[in-house]
Amino acid sequence: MNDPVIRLDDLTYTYPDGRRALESINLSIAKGESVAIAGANGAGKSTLLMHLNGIIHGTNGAVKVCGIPVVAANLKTIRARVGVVFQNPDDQLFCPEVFDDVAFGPINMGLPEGEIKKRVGESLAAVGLSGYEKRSSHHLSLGEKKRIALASVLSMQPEVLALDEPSSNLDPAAKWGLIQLLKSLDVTKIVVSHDLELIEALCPRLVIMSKGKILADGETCGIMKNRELLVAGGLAAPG
Ligand SMILES: Nc1ncnc2c1ncn2[C@@H]1O[C@H](COP(=O)(O)OP(=O)(O)OP(=O)(O)O)[C@@H](O)[C@H]1O
Repeated sequence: MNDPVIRLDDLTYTYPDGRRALESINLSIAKGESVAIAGANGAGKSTLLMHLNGIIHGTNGAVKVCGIPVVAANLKTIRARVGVVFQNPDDQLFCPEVFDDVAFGPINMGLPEGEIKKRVGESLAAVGLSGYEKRSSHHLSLGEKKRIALASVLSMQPEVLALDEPSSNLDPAAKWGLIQLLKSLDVTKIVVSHDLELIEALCPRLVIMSKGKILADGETCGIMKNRELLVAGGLAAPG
């Protein structure tokens, strides 16, 4: 295994109201891996993702990206490397026009205007929404918004792409388009999903979380044969 791109050491997180969402998580992800994270509702998956680019910080333990600690002083560097696409695109899109949402990251990175325009065009093309630049982000369908949210992260050309439920609300054609797009990207991928088809098509490694802990971490094809783990991971109905 290469040096980890993502490393969580004994990570514990308790929300301000006292709810413990993560407990002693240890996880290493190597450059180029595509790793799915599954688990029943409330297992802690979104909380884990939010640690990867420092939206929240562990109560205990450490998170490192390419060996760099995810702490306040390093957030600019970390956020240029790790792009997180939230489950709800309304948490990500806040500009009047699509162009501004997709350009926001590159502008923050201080890129020249020509490069910003190029990246916006390429990112919209990658998600199949060329020509949407002047549309209002808030007057799009949910599936379109999800793809714009992905474009707004792709435009930063991150080394690590962390996606929370990327296929929810996509129609079958859009979902397979997304899978093909994600497969074509030469980045490390961490995908929170309950979608068996997406996980099998995209992620050779599967981590199952339960009640803030890692219950299983292994080859997707092996875990897919273990019904007990699939139920625990919210990937199969009990009974
Ligand atoms: N802002 C918050 N304040 C307090 N508790 C929270 C907060 N956000 C989440 N939690 C709690 O933390 C735990 C983990 O939540 P999280 O959203 O990480 O789960 P999840 O695995 O992503 O769930 P889902 O599949 O439903 O999206 C849950 O018990 C949840 O109720």
